[in-house]
Amino acid sequence: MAEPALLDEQPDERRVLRRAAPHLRPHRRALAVAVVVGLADSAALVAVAPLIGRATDALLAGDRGGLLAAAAVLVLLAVLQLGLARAGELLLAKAGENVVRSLREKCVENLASAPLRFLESHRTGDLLRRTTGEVAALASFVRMHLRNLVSATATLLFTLVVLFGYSWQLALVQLAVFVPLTLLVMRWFQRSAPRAFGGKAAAEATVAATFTETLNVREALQSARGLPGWLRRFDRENAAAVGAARRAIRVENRIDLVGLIEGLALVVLLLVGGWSVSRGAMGVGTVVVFVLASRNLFDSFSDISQLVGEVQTARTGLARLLDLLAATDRPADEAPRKEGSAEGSAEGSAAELPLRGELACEGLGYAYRDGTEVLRGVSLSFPVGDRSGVVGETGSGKTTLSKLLCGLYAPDRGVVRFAGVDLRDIPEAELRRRVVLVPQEVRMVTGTVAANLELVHSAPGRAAMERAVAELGLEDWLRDLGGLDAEVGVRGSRLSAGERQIVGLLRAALADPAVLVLDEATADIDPVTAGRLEHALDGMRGDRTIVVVAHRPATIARLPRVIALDGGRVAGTMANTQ
Ligand SMILES: Nc1ncnc2c1ncn2[C@@H]1O[C@H](COP(=O)(O)OP(=O)(O)OP(=O)(O)O)[C@@H](O)[C@H]1O
Repeated sequence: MAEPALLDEQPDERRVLRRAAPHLRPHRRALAVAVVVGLADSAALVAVAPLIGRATDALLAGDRGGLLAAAAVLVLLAVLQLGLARAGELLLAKAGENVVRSLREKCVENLASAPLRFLESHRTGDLLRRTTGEVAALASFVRMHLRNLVSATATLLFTLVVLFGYSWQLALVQLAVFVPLTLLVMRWFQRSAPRAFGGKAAAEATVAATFTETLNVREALQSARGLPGWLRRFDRENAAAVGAARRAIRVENRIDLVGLIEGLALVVLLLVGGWSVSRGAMGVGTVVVFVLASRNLFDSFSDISQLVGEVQTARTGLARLLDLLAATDRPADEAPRKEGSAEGSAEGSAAELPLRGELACEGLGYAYRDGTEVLRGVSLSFPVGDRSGVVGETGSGKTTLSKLLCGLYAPDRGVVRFAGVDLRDIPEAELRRRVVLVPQEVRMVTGTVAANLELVHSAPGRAAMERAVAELGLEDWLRDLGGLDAEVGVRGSRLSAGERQIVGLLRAALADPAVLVLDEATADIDPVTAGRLEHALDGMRGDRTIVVVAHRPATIARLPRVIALDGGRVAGTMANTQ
């Protein structure tokens, strides 16, 4: 099966930062500056404890000069730290926001050019959630927590250096109480975190997907009274999402135990420190430094542990985003679109591809994910200027064939060629200038007719649009509609299925392809619109090859050649003599 890779509901979160590295590279300088400022801020904060220790010793020794000097440096340090903290926060937020912004742009870019089969294989809501929800979670992490994480980690490390510098014995005693117990708690958290947080994100994506589909099938739900059943499904999924969120909170709460361990470590410090001072083995200043620095140590540890949940959410979001980017990443647009085998390799090359040429397929075989072949050994050729219809019972493979002929799906077996070149060897942009599909259901954006015609690769101006309307004899239709600036409603809801196909035909005329494949709308089209569509097709230039997946007898009767499909095979080709 030439099926695209599917997204993972709970993608692997290991080495997620390393995998994100290519996306961070363009921002590495800004990130590095922000981190360096953050480190300086933490160093200034950590230096406060030794200074107060020194001031305490000076006070006890009656050294006025030493006390004043320490106080002056403390004031300077406080001002410096304030400035550094503010600058670090701004710089890191800016650099982080830029990373998130470029990730968001890449997602949209990748999804817009993702293979059709990839998009068809995923629920819209899931894709939406990854590109909006996960990106928003990342952005809020960057805005609110990234700076805390950096400064808490740096404070923790610098404090350890200070503690060991003053008394490695006391530092070891303290760490012996604090570290093993804290690590045990962290391990307990980590053991369940990826599953709990990944499960939460996946459950939320399912709710988002079902919600999107609720809007898509609104008519069916309202008119066919399917709403109660659908709502029950929604309730089930909603309950599962709430359950998953509760599990994630329970796992996150495990981190609170660190607070207890901190208290215990402080008690041990005071007992051992007091005992050392009473024996004269340690100055009071050193105990003061230890008590203050320990506060830094615990505070930063508690900050980090509070952030563990946020880090985990961001990590899950990043993994899901990278999964999407990896699945939709394609080589540069200019590179050949080769997917799968090079069977039937091209005799020509894309570089010298003519604008007009024969479209032909040979021995086409295709199966969807369930593995049942829906096309078997289909060989057909459509010479320049040919006008053919493809007919067959529902499910005989007509739509699938039309997508293969346009290179939207890659065949499992056989080959489709344009002017002798395998479609898989033709760069996407080049292929779209030559072969275009007008699907059964033409997708539209909310806005005007012109906004919908602008979606064409060549970004046509109004004059080109008006020429295309005239070429297809659609002036009356457009005038009745209200002209190029007529609003088409939300995603084209004000137009009938047939009228949306007219817009599809206009887009095709503007793209000016050599081959146009029209998958005729099966929805009931009123005779006037049907007539307009047929007239518009007739208006297409004579050297353009037109293949129509035909459902209406009137269309079939107008086409000189009709190809019949049956069970995924070509059952016969008939010439129309009328
Ligand atoms: N996305 C898909 N995933 C799995 N199976 C599919 C998919 N699309 C189509 N099929 C199956 O492939 C077969 C051929 O479908 P296709 O839409 O090509 O037929 P068709 O002749 O165009 O039908 P119709 O006239 O109803 O449009 C059918 O059995 C259909 O169920």
